[in-house]
Amino acid sequence: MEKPEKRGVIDTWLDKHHSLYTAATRHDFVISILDGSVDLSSFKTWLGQDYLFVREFAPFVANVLIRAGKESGETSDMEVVLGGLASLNDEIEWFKSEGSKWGVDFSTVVAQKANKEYRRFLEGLMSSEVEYGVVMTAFWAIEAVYQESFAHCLENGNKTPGELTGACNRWGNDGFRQYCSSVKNIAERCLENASGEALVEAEDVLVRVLEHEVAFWEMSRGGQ
Ligand SMILES: Cc1ncc(CNC=O)c(N)n1
Repeated sequence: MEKPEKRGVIDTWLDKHHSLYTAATRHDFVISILDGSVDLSSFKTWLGQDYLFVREFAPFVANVLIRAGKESGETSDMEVVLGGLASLNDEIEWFKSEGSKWGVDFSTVVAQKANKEYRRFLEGLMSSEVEYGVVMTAFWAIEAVYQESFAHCLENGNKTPGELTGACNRWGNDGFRQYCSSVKNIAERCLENASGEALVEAEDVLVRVLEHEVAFWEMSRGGQ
């Protein structure tokens, strides 16, 4: 349960887009992990596709780091983002060991449509035209969907298969939850005094992140 914080504009958007947020954070694929019915070929598809995604996400986070360093009045912004970037280094290593554990040869994995479209979206967010507060909102949403999804698989009464708890722990652990909360606070702070136009843009990217995450889970469930 999130600690009760001062409700910001992001919380009002999550209420407004509740069904989409639920579709992203309680997707059938995630529920299938939680109830132990997950189809291993779907899990392997997700593993390979997410490995490719994270390799594209890292440069995006590097861009967020640059923006935080240059544009934020708060020195801690850069440090929060740097923490996230550092964890991606361990994350890529984790994917490689998990890939060999499941016999997934990443060198043969090709990005599927939903992955390519998500990458193109990330590339668009790396343009200097996109306001810092808008970028931080997208960054938070991307991280928060995984945090909410995988933390759910670790809740009491879960039937998550033992060999998948490592994946769930990666994003479901309390440290990642606190990191996501820090990123959310940065985004909310930026949005507090954002222009009307920036607010419209930030809400739009939030919705689009959620749509890309749903499509990403759908792609994974397709199996192969
Ligand atoms: C598709 C997708 N969305 C969010 C994340 C979480 N961020 C970094 O790991 C992820 N790994 N993959």
